[in-house]
Amino acid sequence: MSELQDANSDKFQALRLQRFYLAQINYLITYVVIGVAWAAGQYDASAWMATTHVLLGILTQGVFLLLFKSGMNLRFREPSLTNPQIVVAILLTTYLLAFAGSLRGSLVMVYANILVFGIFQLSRRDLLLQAGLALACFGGLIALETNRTGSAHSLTLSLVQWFILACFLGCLTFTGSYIRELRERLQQRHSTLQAHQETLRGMMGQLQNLATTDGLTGLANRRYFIDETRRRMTLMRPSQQLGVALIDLDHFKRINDLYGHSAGDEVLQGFATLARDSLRDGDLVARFGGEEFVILLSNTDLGALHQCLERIRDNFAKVQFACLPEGVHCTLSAGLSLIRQEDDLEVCLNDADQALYLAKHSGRNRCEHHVPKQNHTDPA
Ligand SMILES: Nc1nc2c(ncn2[C@@H]2O[C@H](COP(=O)(O)OP(=O)(O)OP(=O)(O)O)[C@@H](O)[C@H]2O)c(=O)[nH]1
Repeated sequence: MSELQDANSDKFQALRLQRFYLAQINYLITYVVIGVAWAAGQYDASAWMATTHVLLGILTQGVFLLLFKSGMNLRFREPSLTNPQIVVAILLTTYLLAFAGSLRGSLVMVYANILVFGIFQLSRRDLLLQAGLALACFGGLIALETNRTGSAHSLTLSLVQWFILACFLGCLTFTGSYIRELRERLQQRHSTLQAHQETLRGMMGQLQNLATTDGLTGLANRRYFIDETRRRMTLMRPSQQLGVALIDLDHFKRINDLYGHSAGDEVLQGFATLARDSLRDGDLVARFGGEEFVILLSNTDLGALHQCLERIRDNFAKVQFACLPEGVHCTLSAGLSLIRQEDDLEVCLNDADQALYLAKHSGRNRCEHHVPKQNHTDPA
């Protein structure tokens, strides 16, 4: 069972216990009513009979509590045990009414109170069955009593009470099933909304992906690179440096012109794979546009940056692409620069671009780094 299912099961079990405790308040009130009726001389039996009623209540409710606490209720088709709880409550109420004497008329509505507990849980059929059980119990009580006393007057009164009870229980059953249907419809809507929300979340993710990824190579795009580099600059310590390398494939136009655009695409994808495989987890490679790429190395210095780019340049120059004739290789040029916490990213990228320009003009297939202005000598 998954964690989510476990959590749901715990949640529902807690709700069932909550409902059970709520029902116990009603039982408590009933015990008080029995006590008061007995004290007022309105209970038609001995104190022992009144006590048995309370004991029966405590005993049956103890069994239910045990079932809930041990989790044994989960083995039943209806783990809330609503039906058996209502049946027990109806039987105990009938037992109480049997000795309620002249208080019976006012206590008969306890049946309705019991059925209220089933409104959210029971189907219309079950509610009708429970209402039928209550009416049958009360009817049986009337029959027994009439048989015992033979009083026509009390029979008429009891039948009127039965009729009133039947009207209210019928009404309660239909109102209850209406409320239940409403609740089910709301739950359905809630589930549909949740499904829509999931779809939207997925679409948002896809959009985010589209907005930050280059479609051809699967690398991050320029926008993502700039945002991510800015984010990393805010996180770096003053002593740390980031290394940035602008990479441009050499004479790439010729590849397209001589071997076709799809061959060019394949070379771009090949470079992306090679670059990705050559970098560490914390490094970043992005397609800057066209046949231009950019690499960001975290926590580095010029020596390590140079070494990394030389390795990539060297490996790329050795790749034999399937789309190119045997012996035809591609090369790249790269311009390198370092980024410190206080630097302006635009300026650093411009420095790398100037170094790339230098690499192109020094013969291509090479890596050049930016030289700060005071030491800078124009290669031209
Ligand atoms: N196949 C393919 N070609 C592209 C893509 N994006 C840009 N290009 C091509 O890349 C070529 C870039 O050419 P140039 O900017 O002249 O540069 P180059 O030929 O690489 O020459 P240098 O950079 O000076 O070495 C152009 O022909 C573009 O059409 C792409 O997604 N796929």
